[in-house]
Amino acid sequence: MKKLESREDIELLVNSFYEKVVQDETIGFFFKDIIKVDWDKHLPKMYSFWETILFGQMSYKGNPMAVHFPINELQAMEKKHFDQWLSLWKKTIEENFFGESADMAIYKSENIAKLMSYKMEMARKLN
Ligand code: HEM
Repeated sequence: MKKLESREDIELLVNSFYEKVVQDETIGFFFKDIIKVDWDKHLPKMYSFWETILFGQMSYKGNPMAVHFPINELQAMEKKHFDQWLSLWKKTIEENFFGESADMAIYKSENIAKLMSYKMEMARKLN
């Protein structure tokens, strides 16, 4: 167990998280079947995303919400999927890290997932 405090820590966290995600029965198929994720591109984006959120590095320049709308059109992203995403994220953090940034990574993910879940549900209703 250590503090979450560097880009290297984030890389370990994100890599371990997606190892769980791809094997997961509830959400793995989004990343393997619905979208054939190019991991060489996706993983560095996620390192930067979390580095920006947690350490204010501003290395991520993108729109995380926008990316999920087309996925939601191919396969509804529902509350049960977000709950599972959050559960795996929390588990991966708690297995490896402690401290303020680790807590913040959980807190921020809960807020973003809640907003994302709501936006995806709204988008389905308006379609
Ligand atoms: C059920 C939940 C979720 C699923 C199935 C999902 C799935 C995906 C997929 C398939 C991609 C695209 C990868 C690609 O095009 O190569 C992606 C990108 C991304 N996701 Fe998610 N996601 C979920 C929840 C979240 C949450 C809660 C967050 C933030 C806390 C998040 C942050 C991102 C970011 C930052 C990107 C990259 C955006 C970019 O290209 O700039 N996702 N997600």
